[in-house]
Amino acid sequence: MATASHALGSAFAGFTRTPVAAATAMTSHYQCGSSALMRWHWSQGGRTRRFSSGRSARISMSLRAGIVGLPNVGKSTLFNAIVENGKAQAANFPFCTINPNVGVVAIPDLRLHILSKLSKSQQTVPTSIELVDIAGLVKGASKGEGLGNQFLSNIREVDSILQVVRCFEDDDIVHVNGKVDPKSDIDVINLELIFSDLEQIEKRIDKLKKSKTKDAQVKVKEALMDGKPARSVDLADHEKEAIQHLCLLTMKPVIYVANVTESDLADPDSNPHVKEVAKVASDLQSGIVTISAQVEAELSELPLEERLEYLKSLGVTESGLGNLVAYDDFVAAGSLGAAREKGLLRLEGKDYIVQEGDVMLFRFNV
Ligand SMILES: Nc1ncnc2c1ncn2[C@@H]1O[C@H](COP(=O)(O)OP(=O)(O)OP(=O)(O)O)[C@@H](O)[C@H]1O
Ligand SMILES: [Mg+2]
Repeated sequence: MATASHALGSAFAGFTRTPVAAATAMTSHYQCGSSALMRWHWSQGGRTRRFSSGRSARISMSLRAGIVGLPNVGKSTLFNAIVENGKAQAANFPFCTINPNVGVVAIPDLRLHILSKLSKSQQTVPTSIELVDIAGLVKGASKGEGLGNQFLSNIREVDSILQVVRCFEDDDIVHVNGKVDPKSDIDVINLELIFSDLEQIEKRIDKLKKSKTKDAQVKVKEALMDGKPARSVDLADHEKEAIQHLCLLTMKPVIYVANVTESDLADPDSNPHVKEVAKVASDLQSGIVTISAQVEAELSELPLEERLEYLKSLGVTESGLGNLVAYDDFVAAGSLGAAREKGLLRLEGKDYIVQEGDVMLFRFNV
């Protein structure tokens, strides 16, 4: 569980609201540096505003992670294991899931709990992740095979991808390609995402025919033609911006979920399928989490903290103006006032890149 929590990371560990007109937000590490992943909505009186407050304000911050993979590999089982009261239909036949299942998961963080105590917060809101269990994908999906394009548009809407890879042998559970072969399964998925992106980028290049500003598109197209994901291309900030609106599937960060059998849990590395997934993940600079979705689903009666510890979100934030102090300094100082006295507070502008463990104080009018 701890492995997964590290791999998934989090944009915001959450935040606490103090009795005065201020909120303290704490960040955790994030991996995706390009897309705007954070959404802060405070709904009040039917209106949704960014950074507003009020006694009855309802606060939500969530990233979207899509559970992706071949049919019948354990995606819905994993979804049910993670999402409280998850009721996705999980059964032994391909294309069991057609419409995506969506669930929200809170991410507890001990550090946020400590901050809340130090700040004597009225309200503490851990960050959350929105999980989307997406229909299975087969070879040719980008050309409409299986559930095809419908499935791909579901992936386009998520911020990051959890790719479930079957690593368990079980003759009773149908494998759409007849045998358990993680490398081939991963290749099928990745190729379909690449084909879909290639179509997008070619359309864009056609539109930009006369313009000189298509360097980024051409660079990405070359990588895709080479079978590499868009995220592997080294792009300058302005180039990233030029293709951001395309929401390329292979630009999204991926974590591979090696789904093993119960008996492999004690020593998953002895499973050769897991080794294969680990090799691919390392070649593609992606994370890997080894779990048994089946066991996790059965364990989902555990207390919330234990169940959800292994899940955290990915992302970046567009922070506004804030007073910043590193988490360790804040905790060592004992309070925000003490941290200020010790000269640990700084004022940062909107260009500041938020660091792991930063504690931010936002002020606003009420
Ligand atoms: N680790 C595991 N060990 C053994 N069986 C498993 C494991 N994980 C999932 N299963 C079984 O595999 C079958 C398929 O699971 P599930 O319905 O979650 O797959 P899926 O990927 O969501 O499929 P679809 O794409 O058709 O929606 C179920 O019978 C489930 O119990
Ligand atoms: Mg399913």
